[in-house]
Amino acid sequence: MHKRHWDIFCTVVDNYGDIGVTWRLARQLVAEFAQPIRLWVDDLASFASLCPDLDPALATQTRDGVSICRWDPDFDPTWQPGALVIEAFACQLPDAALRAMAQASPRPLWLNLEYLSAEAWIDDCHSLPSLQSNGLAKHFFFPGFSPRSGGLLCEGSLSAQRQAWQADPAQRQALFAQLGVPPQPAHCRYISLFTYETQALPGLLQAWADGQDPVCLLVPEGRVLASLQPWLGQALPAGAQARRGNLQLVGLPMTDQAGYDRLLWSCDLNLVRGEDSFLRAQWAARPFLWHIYQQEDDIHLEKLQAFMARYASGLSAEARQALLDFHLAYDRGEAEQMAIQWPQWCHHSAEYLSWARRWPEQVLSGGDLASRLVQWVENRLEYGV
Ligand SMILES: Cc1cn([C@H]2C[C@H](O)[C@@H](COP(=O)(O)OP(=O)(O)O[C@H]3O[C@@H](C)[C@H](O)[C@@H](O)[C@H]3O)O2)c(=O)[nH]c1=O
Repeated sequence: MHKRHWDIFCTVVDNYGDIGVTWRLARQLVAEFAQPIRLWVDDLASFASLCPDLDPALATQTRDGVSICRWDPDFDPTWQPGALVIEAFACQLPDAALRAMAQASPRPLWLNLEYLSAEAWIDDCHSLPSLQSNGLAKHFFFPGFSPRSGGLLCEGSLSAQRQAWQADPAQRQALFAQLGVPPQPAHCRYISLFTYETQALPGLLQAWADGQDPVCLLVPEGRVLASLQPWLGQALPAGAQARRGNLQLVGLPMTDQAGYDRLLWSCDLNLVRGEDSFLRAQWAARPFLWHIYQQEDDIHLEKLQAFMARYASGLSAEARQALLDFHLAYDRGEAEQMAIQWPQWCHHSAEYLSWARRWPEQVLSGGDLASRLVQWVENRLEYGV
């Protein structure tokens, strides 16, 4: 049967998370559910950072089976909705779209895709409808870690791809060679760094430089360089290298999302941020540190603690406390704490790795986000529930 298309609307706010999540979701819906998708994006230039073969000058183009449409201020007045309209992260739909949705027959389902949170309250809000001024109900879809939430974005074949990569050390060696990483001692710890600016970073860099064991830090282009450069005393653009004590630093270009996954799979520790890199670090089955997106009144620290309460539940009490302290120090920007927290992290690193390998299977057992979303839509279209 011919499927009616879905529209996903995304405005790029100030980072890559909004487009990163919607682009990933769109591709998965096409690849695994044969769902025709139109992805509307207001900033194709930012999108091109994650999708290098995108042409920002084109009003419409198809990539990986997704129909990508430039969302211009004068939105297409002839647009007609399909079965579902997704507004990502509370972006404001064009008035013309709101009118067309109200006049369409049958009317489309409409949902707002919320930001990911590990907090318990989202379970009671997930999927709730709210009547809007155009007469349609908008539902709120909450991604999350619990069985009652909207689940977590993860492609069906990802775990097998990641396992095959990690089972073959030659893949990692080839990647590092391709990235221009100079040869390191066998016991070197490889760490990727893709966080926001933070005053904690110089303390951590110093701990790595002064540490007994070698560290190789791989830094994709991004905001964190503003915190790294003053300590380093030089810029670290893509392709550049520097050495301080036992710390080797390498600047990397941004790649597409698959390339970033391969970097995460290849490192012993990944420092990540936001929403999407945070999840990809979990699917890498390697230890990670989450630099959460900062919010007013330290709300982000509550969200961090809610996640840590879930994630660290499989760790010993000592390792759990050390991991929480490491996160809180980094997320609060406490540079002097890093000299204390880093040796603690190293002390528990084997336990962190062992738990990181078990976590994805456990947290995905109730189905991933795209599967839950498709089921949610089918239930409403078939039974109206
Ligand atoms: C380093 C790198 C990242 N990426 C991708 C991975 C992710 O999809 C994307 C980064 O997104 P995030 O990790 O979510 O971090 P972010 O900081 O870019 O996005 C954030 O934006 C804020 C506005 C939101 O409120 C946050 O919740 C969050 O989504 O960049 C690549 O594709 N290639 C790369 O080389």
